[in-house]
Amino acid sequence: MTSDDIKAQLAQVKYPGFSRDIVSFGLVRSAAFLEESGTAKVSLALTTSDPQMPLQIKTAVEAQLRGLPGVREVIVDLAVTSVKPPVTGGASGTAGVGGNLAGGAALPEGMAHAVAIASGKGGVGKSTFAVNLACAAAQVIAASQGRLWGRQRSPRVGLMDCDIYGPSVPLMMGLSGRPEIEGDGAGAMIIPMVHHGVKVMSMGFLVDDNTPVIWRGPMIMKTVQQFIQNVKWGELDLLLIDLPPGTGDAQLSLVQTIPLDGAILVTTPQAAATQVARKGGLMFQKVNVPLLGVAENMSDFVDSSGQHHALFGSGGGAATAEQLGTVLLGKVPLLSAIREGGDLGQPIVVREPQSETAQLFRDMAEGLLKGLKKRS
Ligand SMILES: Nc1ncnc2c1ncn2[C@@H]1O[C@H](COP(=O)(O)OP(=O)(O)OP(=O)(O)O)[C@@H](O)[C@H]1O
Repeated sequence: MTSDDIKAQLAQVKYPGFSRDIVSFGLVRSAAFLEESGTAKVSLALTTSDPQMPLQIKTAVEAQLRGLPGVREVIVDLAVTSVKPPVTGGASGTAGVGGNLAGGAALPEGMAHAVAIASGKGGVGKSTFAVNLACAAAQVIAASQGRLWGRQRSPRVGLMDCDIYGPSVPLMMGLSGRPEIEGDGAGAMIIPMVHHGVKVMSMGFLVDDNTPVIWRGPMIMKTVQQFIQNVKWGELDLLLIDLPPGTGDAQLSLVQTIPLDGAILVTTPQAAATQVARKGGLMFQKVNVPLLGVAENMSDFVDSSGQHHALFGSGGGAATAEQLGTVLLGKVPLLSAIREGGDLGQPIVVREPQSETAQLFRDMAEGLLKGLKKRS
């Protein structure tokens, strides 16, 4: 029996209510086997709102390790951070199973709501969607204040790009360079960059393309915590968070770190994307983050004569929403103007504010802002 054997055994212990184990959930801080005394020593850290959860996990760990050859004693040290359950409700505020992992800390003062933009598959246009929704929300808020679109004195919408592997938000928002830092030492705050009426923070401002990907993985939790706590967001009506694509550990960890009001899933209509999107939806439901809706991207290709072509099939977004018990927020067409806008740092919502697509994004943003306000 070795410390590695103990760790391998812990990987057999499922998080209650989940098919995933406590090691891949990131609960295990250390695991050791002291040969002389036959002691298996395990240190766990857990964030939960369910008072039953710590005991359930401790019991499961003890049961797994006790009786193993050479193990005479099992010591489980469990650090528990209790959190209040998030406000559920919305389109599909399911109760979830196995206790709430979401919401490791409160939102910073002045930040009203945080919503994640997620996708199961990569390349479905999640960042494009997040960027346009953020700009649209800024326009809606500016209009409600009687100002011209994007001409807010102080932006009330933030966009946080957590896609550490391929941060594309800076390019799409027309931003480059490094953000300024205010203060120094532990109290130093990063000043988000501002463009198109949106405050933006991205890993892309901090790492260059040469940073090895292997270094980025472990940075993700820490970075995200810092992006919430050490960035001077100021007063915000809405922070949109562009998650990395997928439904793996990184996404799950992020979802636990941020007290989200909800999540929006972006998918293309084809089956390959919707199947993975559904997995993502279930992940959010399991950790009690309400799904606020599904957005279908690249729905129809509209040719120069105005004809619609369903290049990626049709109906996938609506079917995904129905299966997850949530709503279809909208169908964004496949348009070269959307891609061009992204490449030029001028999202279509900003570049062609009178277009149907810009209006669609404003409608979605308005619905989101109203829905969040109602629930708070
Ligand atoms: N509706 C659309 N019409 C035309 N092009 C689009 C549309 N949506 C996204 N694109 C283009 O598709 C490409 C991928 O989009 P994007 O980077 O937003 O995807 P993503 O899901 O965020 O990808 P990642 O896997 O990096 O997270 C980009 O070149 C973008 O400009």
